[in-house]
Amino acid sequence: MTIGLGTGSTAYWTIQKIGERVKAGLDIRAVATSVASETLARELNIPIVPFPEITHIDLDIDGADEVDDHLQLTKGGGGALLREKIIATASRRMIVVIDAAKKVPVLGRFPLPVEVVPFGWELTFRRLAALELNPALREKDGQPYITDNGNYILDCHCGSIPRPEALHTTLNLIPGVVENGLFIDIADTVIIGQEDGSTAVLRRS
Ligand SMILES: O=C(CO)[C@H](O)[C@H](O)COP(=O)(O)O
Repeated sequence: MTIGLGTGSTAYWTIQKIGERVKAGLDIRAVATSVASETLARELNIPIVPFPEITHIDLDIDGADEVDDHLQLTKGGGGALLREKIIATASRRMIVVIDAAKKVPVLGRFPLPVEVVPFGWELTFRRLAALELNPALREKDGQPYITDNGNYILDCHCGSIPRPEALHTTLNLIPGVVENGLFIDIADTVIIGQEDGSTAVLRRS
């Protein structure tokens, strides 16, 4: 199988486990959704397949920042939303692993990350502000946070998102927006780790 490796502190443990199984003889190849995950995979001797050789991706396993009742997701807290969405939408199946605190009836408690090109980002910022999305430029060490793709992230404190499909379309029609963190109709299965150590599984119907 060809496996998509997610990004973040939850995906970290998935990659560790896959590394253990590769060491024990599991025959898979992988594609990573961030520089950090690719570096980790290489350290664990998980074979990384170059893009020209990929004909299909069987399964993508990733975390999320929020999951709603319809299995729509907010992602990008770790800044990897663009690569994550490229890999997730190219995969036959996506499994999302979260802890119970991330399961919400309606998205919007977690700020929605929007990746934008640095050129004229202030204009893009104003477009988002005009939509009352309350954007904030993500920073690291007092400088704009730079994604693996050389872009900026505007975290939108927009509150409840009752119609994520509509917001997703609105955002991606704005010039300067590269991608947003709403993953619509992409996740097939969500595995929820509960406080008592058990898991609950949600499946797209
Ligand atoms: O979208 C992501 C990175 O861009 C992550 O999947 C999301 O932020 C969850 O991360 P964590 O497992 O560390 O809570």
